[in-house]
Amino acid sequence: MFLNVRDFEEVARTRLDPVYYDYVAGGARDEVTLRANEEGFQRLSLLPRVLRGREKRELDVSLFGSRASMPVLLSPTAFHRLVHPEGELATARAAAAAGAIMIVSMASTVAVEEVAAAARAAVPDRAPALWFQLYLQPDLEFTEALVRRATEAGCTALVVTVDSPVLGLSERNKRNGFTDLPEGLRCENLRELRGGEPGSVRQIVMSPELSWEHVDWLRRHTSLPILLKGVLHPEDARLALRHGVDGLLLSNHGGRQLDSVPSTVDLLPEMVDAVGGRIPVLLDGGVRRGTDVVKALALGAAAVGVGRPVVWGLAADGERGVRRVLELLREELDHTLALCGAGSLRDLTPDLVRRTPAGRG
Ligand SMILES: Cc1cc2nc3c(=O)[nH]c(=O)nc-3n(C[C@H](O)[C@H](O)[C@H](O)COP(=O)(O)O)c2cc1C
Ligand SMILES: CCCCCCC(=O)C(=O)O
Repeated sequence: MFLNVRDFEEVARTRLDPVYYDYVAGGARDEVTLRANEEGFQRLSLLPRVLRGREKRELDVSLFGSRASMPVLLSPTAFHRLVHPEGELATARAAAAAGAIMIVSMASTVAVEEVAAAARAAVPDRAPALWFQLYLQPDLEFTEALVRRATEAGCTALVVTVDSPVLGLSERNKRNGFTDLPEGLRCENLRELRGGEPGSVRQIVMSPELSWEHVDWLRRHTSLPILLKGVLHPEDARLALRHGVDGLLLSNHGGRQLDSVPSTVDLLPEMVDAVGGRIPVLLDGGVRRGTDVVKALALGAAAVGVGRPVVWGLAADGERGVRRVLELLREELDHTLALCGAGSLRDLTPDLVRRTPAGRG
C-alpha cells in the first residue's frame, strides 16, 4: 500500500535495475548534501495556530502566468524512459491531470513536443502548465533553436540550470559503470536540427565558461519568464535581479552537483531576504511530506519542487504512480494546513517554524 511518497521509493527499488536505481537515488561524492536536504526539513518544527481554520483550504497558486492546483511542482528530471517505457509521456499526463506544473528536462527521453502533446491530450479542457529546463549550450544557435522549440511546444517559462559548469560526480554511477543511456534511449531534445548525421543526437555540453552574459543573451532572445535554478549564494541572487531574471529555483540539484553545500531549506531565509520580495523564490531538494511544503512556504518559498518522488512514482506504477505521489503530497499539504490553523497558503508565515534544538531531531 502506498501511504506516503517513501513507499514508492521502496517499490521502485525492487522494480528497477540497481544501476538505474542508484542513478536516481544517488548524490555527488559523499552524498553529504543529499542527506542534508531531508535532514534540513527534519530539524525544523512547526508551531501551529489554533481556532482560526477554515472548512476548505485554498491550495492553488499562480506562478509566472501558470495556474496550478498546488504549490508543488515537478522539478526537471532526466531520462524517464530509463525507469518506465512510457517515460515523460506518462509523467506529463499525470502532472496535467493533477493540475501541477511540470518542468520538462532538456535531457528528457521524449521530445518536448511529444511531452506537451501528451499533457494537452490528458486535459483537453484546459492548458496544461509546462515549463522547460535548459542547460545553456555554448552553441548559441542551437540553444536559440531549442528555446524556440520549447516555446512553440507550449512551455511558458524557462528554468535555466546554472549549477552545472561541469557534471557532478556520482561515485555510485562510477562504481556501476553507468556512463551512457542504454541502446534505444536518447535525449530527444538534442537531435540535430541542421547538419550532423541525419537523426543524430548531440551530447549536452556542461561548460564552465558560461557567464552572466549568457543570461543577458537569453534575456534578449526570449520573452518567456526566466528562472535560474541552482543559485545558492545570496550575492548571486542579487546579481540575478540585476540581470532581469524573473525568479529563482533554490536548488542544489538534489545533492548531485557540488557536495557539501547546505541544504536548500537552510539557505531559504537568506535567499528570500536577498531578493527582498522582488522576484519569487521557489525551492527543491528533500521535499517528501506535506509538512516540508508548509515549512518551505512559511519561510518564504513561493512553491516547492519534487524530483526523486516523481521518478519513484513513475518507476513503481507508471502514470498512476506519479498521480498518486502528487495526490499524496496534496492531501498531506491540505491536512497540514488544517492542523496549523491555516485557511490558505497566505496564512503561512515564518513564525510557524521553529528550529529544533540541537540533538533533538
Ligand atoms: C534522476 C534525476 C535527474 C535529474 N535531472 C535533472 C535535469 O535534467 N536538469 C536539472 O536541472 N536538474 C535535474 N535533477 C535535479 C532536480 O531537478 C531537482 O533539483 C532535485 O531532484 C530535487 O531534489 P529531490 O530529488 O530531493 O526532490 C535531477 C535529479 C534527479 C534525481
Ligand atoms: C550529460 C547529460 C546530463 C544529464 C543531466 C541529468 C541531471 O541533471 C542529473 O542530475 O542526473
